[in-house]
This record gives sequence, structure tokens and C-alpha cells, in this order.
Amino acid sequence: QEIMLQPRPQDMKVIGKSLTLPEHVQLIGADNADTDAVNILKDLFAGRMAKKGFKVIIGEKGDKAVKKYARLVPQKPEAYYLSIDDKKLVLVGSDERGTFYGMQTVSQLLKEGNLPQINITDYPDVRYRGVVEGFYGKPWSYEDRVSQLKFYGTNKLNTYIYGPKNDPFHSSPNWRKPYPQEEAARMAELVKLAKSNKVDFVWAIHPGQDIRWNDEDRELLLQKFGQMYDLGIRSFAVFFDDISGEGTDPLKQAELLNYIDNQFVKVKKDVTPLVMCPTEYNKSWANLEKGYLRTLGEKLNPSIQIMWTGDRVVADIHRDGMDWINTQIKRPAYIWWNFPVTDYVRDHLLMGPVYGNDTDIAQTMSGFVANPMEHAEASKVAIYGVADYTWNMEKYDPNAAWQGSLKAIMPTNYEALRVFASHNSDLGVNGHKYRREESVIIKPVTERFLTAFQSESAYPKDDFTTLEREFKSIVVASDILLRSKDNDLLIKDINPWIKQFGLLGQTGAAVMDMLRDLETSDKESFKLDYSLVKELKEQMFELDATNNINPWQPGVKVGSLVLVPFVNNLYAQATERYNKQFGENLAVVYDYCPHTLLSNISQVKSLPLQLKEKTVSLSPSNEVIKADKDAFITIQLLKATKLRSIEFNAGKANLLQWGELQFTTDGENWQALACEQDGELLKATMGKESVKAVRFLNKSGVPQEFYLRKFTLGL
Ligand SMILES: CC(=O)N[C@H]1c2[nH]c(C(=O)Nc3ccccc3)c[n+]2[C@H](CO)[C@@H](O)[C@@H]1O
Repeated sequence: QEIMLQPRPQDMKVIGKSLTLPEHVQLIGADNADTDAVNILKDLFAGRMAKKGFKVIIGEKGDKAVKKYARLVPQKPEAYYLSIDDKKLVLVGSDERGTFYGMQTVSQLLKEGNLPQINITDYPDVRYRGVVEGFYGKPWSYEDRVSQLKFYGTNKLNTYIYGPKNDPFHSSPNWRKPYPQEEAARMAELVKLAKSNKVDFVWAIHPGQDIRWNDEDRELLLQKFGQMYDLGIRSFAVFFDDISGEGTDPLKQAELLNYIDNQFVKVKKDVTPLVMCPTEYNKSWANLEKGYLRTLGEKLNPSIQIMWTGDRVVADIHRDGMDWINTQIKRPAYIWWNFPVTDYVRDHLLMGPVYGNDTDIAQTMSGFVANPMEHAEASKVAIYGVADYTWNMEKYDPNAAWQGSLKAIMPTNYEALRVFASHNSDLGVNGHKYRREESVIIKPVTERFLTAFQSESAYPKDDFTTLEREFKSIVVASDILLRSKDNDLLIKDINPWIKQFGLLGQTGAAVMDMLRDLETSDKESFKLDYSLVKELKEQMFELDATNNINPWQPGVKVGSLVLVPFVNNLYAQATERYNKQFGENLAVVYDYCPHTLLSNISQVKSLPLQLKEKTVSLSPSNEVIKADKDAFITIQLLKATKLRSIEFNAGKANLLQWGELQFTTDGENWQALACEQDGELLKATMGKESVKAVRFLNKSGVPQEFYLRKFTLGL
């Protein structure tokens, strides 16, 4: 059976049949070998230690115990040589981390009391590998970080950069202040845990927005680094991203960083190379004439690492982009990869595979850290992938890593998590124009099915079965995840999304039932299923409106790229088909809308309201609308809301001669809206009031005819 290790080793050969774990194990070299590695070893072989028995020889290059094997260890940082045969286990690290990582591999190899006979020569491709907690929004909790640091140790990631934008003591103006006692103590505990997992805890400071280029601030910054050093931190970063003003001066930035490097890093001697995030941290912002990057490249001490997000703020990393930036900064860039961060799409979860970065660029970068979601556990899917990608880049397999991550995060209910994650991986429309694949397997089935259904040809029955089965698997997956004990932190954190996912599964299953009712001409069942879908959509709307409230992207979106549009489309198409087949007039609703259309015009009253991206709009009608005197068309909102815009187009340039746009704040007293007419389009001037309803009224006292081209409220 193929041995799958995480991350994938550089070279592995099975050399014989599996061994049953020997009853007696004789440790050789443990006294000098890496303590953390020896602790793992002693845990694995607990109760089997003896003076004689199966030899376990462990140590780092230079240790006497492993001298005869030293030549087999690659001359690279964090490398190890591991050999297991029927007489002995030999583990030699090029350094302590290498031995530790070798023990992580032994832990994975030991399954149900058996060990394979195997030779492994292994080392990481990328020097600094891990995570930058660098997002806007709610910082990770202490519990989150404990779980993360252990996960990094297991997955051979060696870097955690602490830089949460919303930590007041990380950024302006309180970067100058020490952490309060309790927070400092928690930080010190995390630093200890990081150390025992061979993770560099890099504390980042973000001073640029208000830093003054003077001795006082320079000393205050060194003082803060000194306080963090006293908490046990031995790795430091200075971020100059997302700032404006004096702090963006590259010469001043370089002078400050060199000063820190010379007066702190080099003086302390046990501090790792300084890391900095530049203000121009992606190619789309680079101003070559100003020479910001060139200045940093020329002036910054060579040991200082310069971070880079790629061709854009959110981008996958490619060879040409790496060659470009490395020329500019005169050193290999240290990648800050803005994935799976969702602080700009907070209503979505990104739990799909890590893919899209070139796999022939390991030698072009000094580091690669991922900026995660505020959802720490859910971010482990991507972090696991980054661990595999940065350890052995050329052999990286996105899907294998993705499947492995799901098993690592939820070993028992892995299949339920796979269903959930497969439909929650795209970001939706966003300002960075960064998208991901989603629902990859079912996507072609939905497209083929909808095309067939729309063309009124018989849809493929096996596609019907596939879709029906997928929706049922979604309902089952949601139920299993909600009750799973595999990973309480994860289930608690993404609970609203799991519930929403279950509702989506029920909605999809009910739409498929509507199609079956059409097939069997079962009108009553169709109307029941139609109502069930309407009810489920209202529940999804309600869940979306009352969870994950935030000023940026509130709500809880699931399956937004493929499944939700498919279900909405099919619901509308099936209703249209029903109305045509049975001469009925059920509202053809695409997407649930909590707001209400009121009208005394029969042609208008059953038109659906659509709610899309914070805009409520009445579906336009192609027919001529006959409006008696005092006829009205009203959009009534669920609750009084300040509006961004009101637009009305009736296909008439003289509209204001007989009609009027009005609003009410209480649903009873109406006031005229000041409007400007641009051709046929009426645009209201917005006031400060919260509006309960807007209506168009025929106040001419005589019937009028017009077209309903647009009636839209911007929320
Ligand atoms: C280096 C970096 O990406 N910095 C921040 C950052 N900055 C931006 C910007 O888009 N910044 C920006 C855009 C336009 C104008 C000023 C700043 C995105 N991000 C990340 C993703 O949202 C965010 O997590 C991160 O803290």
C-alpha cells in the first residue's frame, strides 16, 4: 500500500516488509539529540525502553552516535536521513529541526503498531515556511494559536508571523506601548509552545502610519522589540503595508531597519534575520520612477528579508513575477501569499485546494507564508497545502494535499467535510478579482442539465439522479458536521455556514422534487414543493441576515459560484414550465427577497422583486402597462432603511408631468421625492431619512400608459 507522508518527502524507498513495533527498544544518542525530537520518540516507544533490543539511533550531524551515517544527510538546513530496517531505526538531522522533522515522519509511519522498512532522505525546498496572521478583522484567539502552532510542528512549517491588523499593540499608535501584563504572559506561553514545535514566532510591528523619523520613535521601537525579546521572541518583522504619509519614505524605512538590524538583531546574536513588508508590496503598485523598491534593494542590509504579495495584492505567484521582484530588491523575495484570507469577502469560507502558484520557483524565494482567514481551523485546509507545496514544490499535488488536509482536520467525518469544502471555495465577486474553482465535479452536470431543461428537451435521467444525490449528500454532510466531535473548534467557528449549507441541500432537493412533480403532472405536489422552496429560501435569507454581521461583507454565503445560481435558475424555470403546462400564475421567483411589492395595477402586482448585491429591483416588463388614475407601484422594505439610490424608468420622457415618485418613513405619510430626469430615467435625490417604502403614483387623474423598464432601490 502506497505510503503517503505530509509533506511529501524528497526521496523515499521502501526496503522491506513492515515491522511490528519491537517489544524492547534501545535508545542510542538520545542524550545529545534534539530534546523535542527525543520527547516524541519516547512517547512513541513508551513502555518499550530497554538496555537491549531494537536499536533506535538518533542525533544531529556531528553527534558521535550517528557519526557513521552523517554523510547520508543532505547538506541543507532542516534536512534528515531516516532509515528503518529489521535491526534498527536511524534518524540523523542536519540540525535540530531536521531531527525533529524526521521524528514527525516516524510518527506518521507508525501505524497500528507497525513500521515500514524504509529509507528517506528529506529536506525543505523553501527556507521560511508558514503563516502570517496578518489579516484585518477579529484576531485569532489564544486557543486558535495553540492549535495552529502544534499543527505547524506536525506539518514541518517553521514560521508563524504575528501581525494581526486589529491588535492595537501591533499597529499605530500603540505600537509604542508594552502589552498589558496578562496579554504579555499569554504571548510568552505561545512563544514557548512555538519553540517546542520548532516554529519561529515572528513578532511584527506596524508603525508606519504615525511613525516620526526621529530618535525618540526609533528608540521606542527598539524598546518594544526589547520587551518582546524578554517574552522569549527571537524573530522580528516590521510591516509598512497599507500606510500613507511620511512613513512611506523608502530611505527612512531602510535607515530604520538597518539601525534595528545593526543595534538589535546583530547585537543579540540569537535573533533570526529581520523581515519587512514594504509599502509597495506588489507589482501593480510599483512606481519604478520613484524607485521605492530599488532604494530598498540597494540600501537594506542584505540579511533583511523583503516580503512580496506578487503581481497584485491578491495573486498567485509566478516565475516571471519572482524574477522581476528579485531583480528590483537584489535578493530572493519572501512571499506573503494573500490566501486563504477573507477579510475582503467575510461572508465566504475558502476551503478549497491550494493551487495556482508555479512549482518551479522554490529557489527564487526565501520564504512563503500564507495570510489566513480569521477562521483559524478552517484555514488549516490551505495551510496544510502550503506546507506540502513549500516543502517539496515540484512534486506538489493540489488535490492530494487537499484530501490530506481534510483527513487531518476531521479524521472521522472526513467525507462530510469533503462535501462541505468542495462547495465552499470561491470568494464571490470581489475587489481584488481573485477567484477560485468551486463545485468542480458537479458543475458540468448542472450546466448540461439546465441547458437540457431550458431547451424543453428531456433532461438526462442520470444527471437528475446525480444532482438529487448531491443535494441529499449535502443535507447529510451538514447534519454530520453539526454533531461531529472531530474538531469542536472548527464546527463552532463555521457553524452558521454549515447550517446554511444544510438549507441549501434541502432547497436543491425540493427543486428536484418540483421537476419530478412536473414529470408526473402532480399539481398539488408541485405547489407544495414550490412553497417548501420558498420557505427554505426565506430561512436561508434569515440566516444570512442574522449571522456574521459586519460592516464589510455581512452574512453567510455557501455554494455561491455553482449551486446557488443553479438552484435559483432551476426553481424559476420549473415554475415557468408549471405555469405554462397548467395555465397557472405562480410567481416566478429567482432569489428570495424579504421586501414587498404592492400595486393596484393587475399587470404589475405579481411581478417578482429581486434582491441582488444590496439592490432591490422590480423585474422589468415588456408589455404596455395600463395605469388608471391613482394607480401606484410600491416597493415596501422589510424595515426602514437609508437608501443609496432610487431609480425609475417608465420609457417616457414626460413622466413627471403626470406621475410622481414618493417615499414614506412610516408606511402612511407620503412625501414627493426631488428627482432629476435623465432622458427616460428618473433619479431621486437622496435625503437623510430611513425609508420604509417608495412608490410611483399616477397623480394625473386620468389613465396613463407606460413601460416598466426599471424600478430599483439601492440599499
Ligand atoms: C500586505 C497585505 O496584504 N496587507 C494587507 C492588505 N492590504 C490590502 C489592500 O488591498 N490594501 C489597499 C488597497 C488599496 C489602497 C490601500 C490599501 C489587502 N490586504 C490583505 C487582504 O485583504 C490584508 O489581509 C493585509 O493585512
